[in-house]
Amino acid sequence: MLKIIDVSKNFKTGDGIKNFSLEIKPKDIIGLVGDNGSGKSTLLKSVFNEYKKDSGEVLLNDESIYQNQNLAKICFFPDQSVYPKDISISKFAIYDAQLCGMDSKEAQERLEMLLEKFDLIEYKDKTFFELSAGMQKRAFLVICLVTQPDYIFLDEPTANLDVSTRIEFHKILKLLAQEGVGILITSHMINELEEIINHLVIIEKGATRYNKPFVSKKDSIEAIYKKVTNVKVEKDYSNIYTKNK
Ligand SMILES: Nc1ncnc2c1ncn2[C@@H]1O[C@H](COP(=O)(O)OP(=O)(O)OP(=O)(O)O)[C@@H](O)[C@H]1O
Repeated sequence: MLKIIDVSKNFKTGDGIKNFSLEIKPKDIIGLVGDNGSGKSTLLKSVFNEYKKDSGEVLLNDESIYQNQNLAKICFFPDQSVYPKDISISKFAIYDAQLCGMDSKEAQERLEMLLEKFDLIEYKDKTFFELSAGMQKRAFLVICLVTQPDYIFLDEPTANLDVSTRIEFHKILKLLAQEGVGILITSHMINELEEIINHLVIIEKGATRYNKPFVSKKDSIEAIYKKVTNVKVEKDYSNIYTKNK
């Protein structure tokens, strides 16, 4: 099990994430929902030590994730803006696999298999820069899967994707969860999240407002969201285009 315990990150502005705790088990698909600026990316970056935490710890099977190559068992699928620009997707995948301590031959074999499956074999020597947004996301998923991680954290993986690629992506996440992978996903696509998650976390201004199991086809993210946050979902836009007569 992966445990995020009491993680806080405070920026000088007062923004950040406050005392965040969450347990992720194998086969979980946890949806992390919050408005723009609520702290979703800050949380993920704090977990992966991109941001220095002010407090808290992250444990994998009761051991710090920063010890004993534990981080190799967790894949961070970041926001597109930080994808590497100057290296081919294949080289990056092998480099990542080596950092995770994987045997090069095995990594190469898994990479070839995954590139075939994800229709990317002819793009294997291209950089992320040369791929479309959808291909970039698929390529990052390939890179993640080469090392067969136990947990995957995805920051808005389906943003900018067309409908069919989004459906495909969710199908893959479900399949990975069935295989035992624990998944945490941030997304603004609440209708799509509802189809795949078994647990919902809602944050607002860095504070956790909701952290409970979620039952697809029964619970509604929108209804829960309106109930637990102070966000005014129904604003009055009635006068935004009234011409003077
Ligand atoms: N490096 C930073 N320095 C200072 N403030 C930051 C930094 N990174 C994020 N913030 C602030 O922390 C808050 C949370 O930002 P964050 O990017 O985590 O939000 P988010 O929930 O991921 O938003 P979005 O849905 O728009 O991606 C925001 O107010 C943001 O301005």
